Amino acid sequence: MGAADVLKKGDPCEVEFDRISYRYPNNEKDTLKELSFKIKAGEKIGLVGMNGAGKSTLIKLLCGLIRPTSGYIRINGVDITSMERTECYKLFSTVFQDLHIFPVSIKDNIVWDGQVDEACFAQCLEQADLDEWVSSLKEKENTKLVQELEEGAVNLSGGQSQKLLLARALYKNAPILLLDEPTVAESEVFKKCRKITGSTSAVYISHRLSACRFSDRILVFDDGHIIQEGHHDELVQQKGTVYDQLWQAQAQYYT
Ligand SMILES: Nc1ncnc2c1ncn2[C@@H]1O[C@H](COP(=O)(O)OP(=O)(O)OP(=O)(O)O)[C@@H](O)[C@H]1O
Repeated sequence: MGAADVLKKGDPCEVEFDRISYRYPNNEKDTLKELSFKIKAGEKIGLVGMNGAGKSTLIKLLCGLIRPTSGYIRINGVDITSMERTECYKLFSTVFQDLHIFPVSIKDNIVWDGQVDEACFAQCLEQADLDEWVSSLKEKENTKLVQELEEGAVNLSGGQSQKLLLARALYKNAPILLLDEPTVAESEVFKKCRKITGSTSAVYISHRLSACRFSDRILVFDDGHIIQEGHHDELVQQKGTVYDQLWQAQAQYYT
């Protein structure tokens, strides 16, 4: 079964977690416990919660990097374990915490295979807010990256690296976008994503609630369970809850 089989059933993608549990090898307890929820096609979901609650594990399961211990993950009704991993990856654009910047040109870092669609490439640079910086470079998009490995290359700041990964994800234009804790200019990146992803389904992980408040729905995680869900405006009304506590703790940064 391939990505095309999933997509022909209807693009964009709907995701279903059906009683998913996951235990890391050699761990004594499950990291995710009987987790069930759905993401509607085109819906933007924010995942928040304390450290170690299981958010990154959920994202890794969703894109097929790890397989559930029990339960089913379905995309447009298709169980993802019936798909080849490489096929599964075609369904996702990802911006993950562990940055992957390669010692090749800016363009080659963003465009991975096939002919370059120049118009699309220019648009992605602009959407990721990299266009002005790239224009200012002598070699423009042909500038090599990673100074330590390439003579004459440039190094990116943390924020620029994040934006480059965003541009790569946008260029790939897969039906599901996953962002795991973009650290820099975070809420800006999130806001942009919300505008530009259109019919793309998206899952964002963030420790900063200011970023997630633009999601259609927020899932609050605690110890492998979803303990609250709703839009930011509803969740902040629920006084004394985990979301409220996280919000209060961070509110000083937003006012
Ligand atoms: N490779 C691994 N092997 C064993 N245990 C792991 C592994 N990765 C994560 N865990 C454990 O699974 C639990 C959930 O981790 P996970 O990274 O999914 O949480 P998180 O909510 O994303 O945390 P954070 O907000 O700190 O990034 C933690 O207790 C962690 O120690």
